[in-house]
Amino acid sequence: MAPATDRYSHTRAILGPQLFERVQDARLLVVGAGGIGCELIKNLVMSGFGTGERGLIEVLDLDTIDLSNLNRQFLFQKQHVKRPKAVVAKETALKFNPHVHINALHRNIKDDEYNVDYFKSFNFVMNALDNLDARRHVNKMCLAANIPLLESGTSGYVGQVQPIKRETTECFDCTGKPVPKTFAVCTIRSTPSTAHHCIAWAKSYLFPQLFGADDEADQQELDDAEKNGENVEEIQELRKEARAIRELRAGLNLEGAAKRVFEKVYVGDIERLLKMEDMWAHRKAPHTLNWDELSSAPSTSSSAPSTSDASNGTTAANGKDEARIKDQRKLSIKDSFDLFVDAVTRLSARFDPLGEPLSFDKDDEDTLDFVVGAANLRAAAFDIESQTKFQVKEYAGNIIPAIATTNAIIAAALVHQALNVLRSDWSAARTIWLKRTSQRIFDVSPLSAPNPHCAVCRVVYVPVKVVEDATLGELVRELVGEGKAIPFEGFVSVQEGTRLLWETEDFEDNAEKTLKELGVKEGKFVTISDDEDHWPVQLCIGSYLPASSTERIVPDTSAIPSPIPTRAPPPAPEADSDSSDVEDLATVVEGAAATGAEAGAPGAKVVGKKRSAEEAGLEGEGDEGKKKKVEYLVLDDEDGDVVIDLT
Ligand SMILES: Nc1ncnc2c1ncn2[C@@H]1O[C@H](COP(=O)(O)OP(=O)(O)OP(=O)(O)O)[C@@H](O)[C@H]1O
Ligand SMILES: [Zn+2]
Repeated sequence: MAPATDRYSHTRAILGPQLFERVQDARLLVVGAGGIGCELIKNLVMSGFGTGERGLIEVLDLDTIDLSNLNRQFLFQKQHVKRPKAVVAKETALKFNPHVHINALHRNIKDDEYNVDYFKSFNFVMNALDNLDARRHVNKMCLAANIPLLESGTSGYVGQVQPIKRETTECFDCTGKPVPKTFAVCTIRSTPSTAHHCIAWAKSYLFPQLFGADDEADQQELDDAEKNGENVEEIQELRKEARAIRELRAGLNLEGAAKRVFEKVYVGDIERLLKMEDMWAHRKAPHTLNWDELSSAPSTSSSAPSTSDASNGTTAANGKDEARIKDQRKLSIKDSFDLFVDAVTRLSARFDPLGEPLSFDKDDEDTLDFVVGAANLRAAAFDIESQTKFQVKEYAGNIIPAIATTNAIIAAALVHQALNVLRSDWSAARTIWLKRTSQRIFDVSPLSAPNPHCAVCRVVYVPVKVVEDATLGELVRELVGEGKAIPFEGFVSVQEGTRLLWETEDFEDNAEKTLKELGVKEGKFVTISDDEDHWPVQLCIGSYLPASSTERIVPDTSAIPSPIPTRAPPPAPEADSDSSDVEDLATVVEGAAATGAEAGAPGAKVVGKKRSAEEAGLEGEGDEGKKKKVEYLVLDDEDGDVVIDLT
């Protein structure tokens, strides 16, 4: 019998010494230390992962601990509130097993420094995330670095684990993700008829316009809306409205900002809407609100802004309870007005037009109060019933109750699949489903092959190291052309995201500019396409070569297949009729996305960005070849927020 001091004797006996050695020496990255992440980290350290000489568990999370996390994120306790999740997860994990090599990063996985070389330094990655955007990013990085990913998600009682490996299995984006909610642009911005429309407007339109990323894509959104047949006259008006909002935004830090915002959105914009008589022929017209009347009306007790709780001398616990009860009180228009004015003042003080934009977070009182106040005032202008703060929080935060047991089961399944990954046994690896509806609660299915039309995993990813002053011209000359690493002949275009950087003969102006000057820094992807049928090549810029390097551009040529594959013919229409499993995956992923990491974290959100439906995960096939026209606008791409259907 193994000595009592050997805490791993059982695990070693079950796994066998060889596999257990791999467990101990595994270098793995856990992204997210929330509900699933905490369970997962506990399982990993208790099973001996990262305890070998070469082993490492790196835990990365952008958030700090919130009181509301404590009911299910058992690595955290009350005294940890406000501390970084990753750091506390590490501290607690070390108490469970002091022999584990564990590193904590309080960072966003989307930061550029987590480039392809960073990902390559791990044997595999485990996702314990709660939003589509970050999941997609990690999926792409793992494909680029060619390392396995274990993807997971839970939503209420359902959950799933999906092992992903480039060329071997479906990737996260091989199947479509469902449309969470769709509203037409005009419904949100001109003709709301429900409280949800008003909340969507306050959260996904007014808030980002005033305090979020200053989004130049707004113009484009409206162009697209016009092209898609929405009311032309109204779109013109919305353009003017957006311009005026930009002016307001510039003066947010000046005296009287709340009044100016109020006068614009609840007086000027409503008056403008009223002039469009056709619009109100068959619907109830809105009415303007009056600043003087509302500001001079006597305040009611429940209207006191939430910040006053902190200073009124109650204990923290009592304050919280009171706040919770208060959150469920019906708000009068005066209450909403006071909340709005106070929230604009608080947010304006935090807002720096040149600094980091603010983003909505249901747990950030200032942003929540703004949405509650602004949405209810809009509701009042359109004679729609107001909502309590609790209701707004639930809707705007897309809250689906998170269940600790579901997280625990999924975290266990993740570790189980990690063993298959360590064995490199992809035939044994399985997608695991925790369901409520099927006959079996636990469903297990073999992994599917990659979708031949998936624009995310079918493109060719090539890690490249460059010196810091490499130019775009050098990159193209060095890598592209007959007999070169990327043997595209004739016409070639080079893009970074949607930005065109180069086109053979037509646009070579950037040739002498350094990649750095062009914003193509480490962590970025450069897409090289030709005018034939080849899948594009995505160059993944890794860590810079040292200045002393004799080589200036070093591609990982082993990542380039020869010949470069061409796109498969478009799928037959009936190929879309999918299996129920695909539907379930999508549902779980969406639900999981909806549980909302809407953390006010830097860079966590892309607010007001126009994205293709495909990018937003709204369609079944990631078929780049089809280049479909944009039919949806995502006003807030995280957590299944508001997607505006332009069709
Ligand atoms: N881009 C990202 N980089 C790093 N961590 C991320 C990123 N996006 C989300 N996360 C983290 O993923 C974790 C997901 O955990 P979970 O689903 O339990 O969410 P939560 O924010 O803890 O809970 P809730 O949203 O219910 O309050 C969160 O801790 C969140 O901070
Ligand atoms: Zn794919």
